[in-house]
Amino acid sequence: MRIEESGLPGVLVLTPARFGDHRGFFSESWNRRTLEQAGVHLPEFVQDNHSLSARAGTLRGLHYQAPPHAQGKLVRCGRGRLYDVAVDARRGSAHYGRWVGVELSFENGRQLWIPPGFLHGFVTREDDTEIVYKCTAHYDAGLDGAVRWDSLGIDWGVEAPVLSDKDAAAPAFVGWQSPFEGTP
Ligand SMILES: Cc1cn([C@H]2C[C@H](O)[C@@H](COP(=O)(O)OP(=O)(O)O[C@H]3O[C@@H](C)C(=O)[C@@H](O)[C@H]3O)O2)c(=O)[nH]c1=O
Repeated sequence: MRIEESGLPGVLVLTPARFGDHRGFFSESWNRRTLEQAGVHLPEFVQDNHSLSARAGTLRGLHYQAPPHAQGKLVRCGRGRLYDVAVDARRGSAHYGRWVGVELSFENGRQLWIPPGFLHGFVTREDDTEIVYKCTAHYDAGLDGAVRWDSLGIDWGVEAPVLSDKDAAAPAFVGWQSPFEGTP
């Protein structure tokens, strides 16, 4: 397991070992004990999500779930290639409004840990890209929210992404009232 800083405090890049042989590879995609032995203590996960985006250039985000059911997410790519982005949205954080982006692919096996209090979004870089992620809180439709994808100066690498109606109508980051309190 390789553990790297992402450039944005709190957000980590984890790369589990892969054991390759003539059949392909084997990998422990999640192992709490391995991470804890390396000094990384993540909250309990209660829900796993999986989505498929049919077209390259599909953008989902920037999403959050408000307290008291804010979600931390451990994200990986099951098939294809995507650019995954986390934004620090904790009011009072020294890094409020700062973002980091990491390419996650089936090929590189990287995972991104995004703590509660961050916005999350991604754009797919290949057709038929699948994302798989573990969440630290159950989905609550009443606490679900979005911030406009193009309001933070993020270089997504696409000009006119495929968006949901909800994401196309999301408010801009400036003027948006973050529901997240300061740095834990
Ligand atoms: C997120 C979610 C959605 N749904 C339902 C609601 C809706 O009918 C349908 C599609 O939901 P959405 O359009 O919100 O799906 P999507 O745009 O893929 O939303 C996801 O985007 C990424 C970036 C995240 O970080 C996730 O937390 C989540 O917000 O699935 C659930 O039943 N459970 C869930 O946990």
